[in-house]
Amino acid sequence: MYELNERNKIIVFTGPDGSGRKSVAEAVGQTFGMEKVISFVTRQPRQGEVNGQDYHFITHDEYRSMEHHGEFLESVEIDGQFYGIRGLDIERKLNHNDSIYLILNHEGAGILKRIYGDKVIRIFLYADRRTVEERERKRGLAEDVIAMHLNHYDQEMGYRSWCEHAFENYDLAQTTYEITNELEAYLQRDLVDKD
Ligand SMILES: Nc1nc2c(ncn2[C@@H]2O[C@H](COP(=O)(O)OP(=O)(O)O)[C@@H](O)[C@H]2O)c(=O)[nH]1
Ligand SMILES: Nc1ncnc2c1ncn2[C@@H]1O[C@H](COP(=O)(O)OP(=O)(O)O)[C@@H](O)[C@H]1O
Repeated sequence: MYELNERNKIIVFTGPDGSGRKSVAEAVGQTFGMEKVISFVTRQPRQGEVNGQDYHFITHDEYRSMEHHGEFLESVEIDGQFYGIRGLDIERKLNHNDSIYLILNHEGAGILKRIYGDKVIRIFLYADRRTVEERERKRGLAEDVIAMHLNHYDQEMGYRSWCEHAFENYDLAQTTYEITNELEAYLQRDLVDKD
C-alpha cells in the first residue's frame, strides 16, 4: 500500500445526503487547492451530472471487472448500485498534492479511517430531516431517490460521534468559513482572512 508522507491529509466529507457535503467540499477544496478523488459508480448520471467530474459512470460489467482486478480500495453497495474508490487514484493524487478530499457515506469514511488512520479527517455535515428533504426536492431529485436518501438518514446521522469534526449546515457561507478555519490547523496554508 502507498506510504503517505507526513504532510499528506485525506479530508472526508460525510453526513446525510442533502446536508450540503458536495457544496461545502467544493468551496473548501477550492480554497485550499485540494483535489477531489472521484468515485466510480454504476448508477445512471442525473441531469446536470458530468462524467469524470461528479463520478466516473461505468456499467455493472466494468465495475465487476475492476473489482475482480482488485482496483478498489473500498467498494460499497447502496440501494442496488455500486460505489467505489480506486486505490491508484488516491496514490496518484497524493503524489501531486499534499491533501485530497472525498465525499463518502459512513461506510466509506470508516474504511478510509481504518486504512489511513490519523491522516484521515472526517468532516460530518448535517441538517434536520425536513431541511434535507426540502433541499433535495428543490434540487429536482426524483421522489424515489429522495425516499431512498431519507431511509439512510438516521444511520448516517448516527455516524456523527465517530467523526473528527461536525458542523450543522444552515448557512452555507458560514459553514464553509468555519470548516476552512478548522482545516487550516491541519493544512497550515497561512490563509489570509480578507474580511
Ligand atoms: N462508500 C462510498 N460512498 C460513496 C462513494 N461515492 C459516493 N458515495 C456516497 O454514497 C451515497 C450515494 O448516493 P447517491 O444517491 O448516488 O447520492 P449523490 O451522488 O450524493 O447525489 C452518497 O452519500 C455519496 O456521497 C464511494 O466511492 N464510496
Ligand atoms: N446551507 C445551505 N442552505 C441552503 N441550501 C443548501 C445549503 N447547503 C447546500 N444546499 C443545497 O442543498 C442541495 C444539496 O446539497 P449538496 O451539496 O448536493 O449535498 P450532499 O452532497 O450532502 O447531498 C443542493 O441543491 C445545494 O445547493
